[in-house]
Amino acid sequence: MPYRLTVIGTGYLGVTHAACMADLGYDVLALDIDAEKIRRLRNGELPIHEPGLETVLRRGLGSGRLRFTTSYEEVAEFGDVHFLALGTPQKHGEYAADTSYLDASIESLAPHLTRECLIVGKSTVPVGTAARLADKIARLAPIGAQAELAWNPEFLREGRAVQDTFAPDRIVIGVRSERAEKVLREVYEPLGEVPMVVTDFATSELVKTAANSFLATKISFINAMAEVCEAAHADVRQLAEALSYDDRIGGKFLNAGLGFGGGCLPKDIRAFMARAGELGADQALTFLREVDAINMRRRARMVDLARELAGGSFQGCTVGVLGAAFKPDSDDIRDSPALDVAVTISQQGGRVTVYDPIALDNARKAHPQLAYGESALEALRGAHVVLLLTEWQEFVELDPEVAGAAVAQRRIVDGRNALDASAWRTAGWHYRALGRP
Ligand SMILES: NC(=O)c1ccc[n+]([C@@H]2O[C@H](COP(=O)([O-])OP(=O)(O)OC[C@H]3O[C@@H](n4cnc5c(N)ncnc54)[C@H](O)[C@@H]3O)[C@@H](O)[C@H]2O)c1
Ligand SMILES: O=c1ccn([C@@H]2O[C@H](COP(=O)(O)OP(=O)(O)O[C@H]3O[C@H](CO)[C@@H](O)[C@H](O)[C@H]3O)[C@@H](O)[C@H]2O)c(=O)[nH]1
Repeated sequence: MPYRLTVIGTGYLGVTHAACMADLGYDVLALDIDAEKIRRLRNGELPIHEPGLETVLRRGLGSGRLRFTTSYEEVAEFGDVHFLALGTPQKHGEYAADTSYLDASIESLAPHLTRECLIVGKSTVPVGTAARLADKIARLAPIGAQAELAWNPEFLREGRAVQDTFAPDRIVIGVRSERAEKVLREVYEPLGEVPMVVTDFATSELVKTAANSFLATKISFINAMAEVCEAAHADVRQLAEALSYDDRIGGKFLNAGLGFGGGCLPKDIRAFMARAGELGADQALTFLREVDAINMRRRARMVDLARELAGGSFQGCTVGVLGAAFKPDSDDIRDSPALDVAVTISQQGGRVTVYDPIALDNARKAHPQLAYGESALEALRGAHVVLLLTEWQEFVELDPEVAGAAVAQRRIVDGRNALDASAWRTAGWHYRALGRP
């Protein structure tokens, strides 16, 4: 392989990228400042849940192509191409993204660079960040290092991160030189035929926030329809199905329910609005305020429906919550709609017991005040109301009779429109869902 790669930041994105690149045949050195994370990764232990990734990680470690470190000196010395996979979370109390982790990584890396290399940002950033970081690299890298920056936003989805890395829909690269384009084309060559858009820094940064804004808008569109369906006694699931047959609309991202959460869509649309404001283009994105508001209203509506089924108050009511992760097949609880609802109900006096097949440990750490069950049936035991908030397959396959034997009252709100309503009603459950009669 022509290049030695490094990946800086081994969170959800970085560890996936590092392990998959090693699987493609590259020698990869991945770095994190979290020494405990690096210790676990060296032992072949994945600190996150991501289907198929642990196998790829272990294959990389076994082949000797994948290594982990906490040393920036080692990374600077080793790599021809350095990928940046640092977090860009929402700033506390603001809409804007916190890009300081990227700055810190450049400050740690650049002074140690000694030879020609390409630094490739993969994080999701406010437009203008790449240009700013390129200046920073020019200031901090020793003369002769010939360190250049490129931007290469990542589009993988959690729960499908490995497939998305090996078979992306497209690759977008923002570059300032033919050399940078050539290097990145070669790096991604083992992926085979993938559409590649080669552009400038600003456009590459904007593609990413535009894509997430579009996805968020699509979800909020169908959830706005769900609100109208509720008022008109119509069925949003059938409405979405009918829309989906139109090729121009398509059926993906039209699942109405509790709305979007996670470490990406909510913070990315807010950061996009904040950045547009700084650029004097805030009017262009005022619709995203509505997208955000519709999304957050779904959580409030879920709590209202649960209270209605509880008889008007949560006092003395036991609520069984199925799901803690922001989506199935992930342990990620960042801005999880499920936990948001569980916490609100608990604050309003409900006795809440949560179960999730994978995200339980993360949920426990973040919300020790809630009770947790070790199985779905344990979370349902004695419940007056059951809430399905993350559509894990295990919950979709729950037998309504078996679940019915565990609860105090057969009442359920399907927050993800994932259950077979007629099967649950036949089993004597009072079944309600968001956006359906
Ligand atoms: N999670 C996803 O599915 C996904 C997909 C596409 C894009 N993104 C974007 O990728 C970026 C990373 O997201 P994530 O979910 O992987 O975040 P994360 O919080 O899971 O990972 C960030 C990692 O960086 C490490 N770190 C912090 N400061 C560091 C430093 N100075 N040097 C080295 N490591 C440091 C942290 O310890 C952590 O392991 C974000 O911009 C996000 O928006 C994420
Ligand atoms: O029809 C749908 C589809 C999704 N969701 C919810 O939307 C959220 C986000 O889901 P998804 O987009 O599948 O997960 P992420 O892993 O957050 O991926 C998004 O964010 C990543 C980080 O930027 C991008 O790389 C991906 O392309 C983009 O899909 C979750 O809470 C889902 O439950 C719905 O409510 N209805």
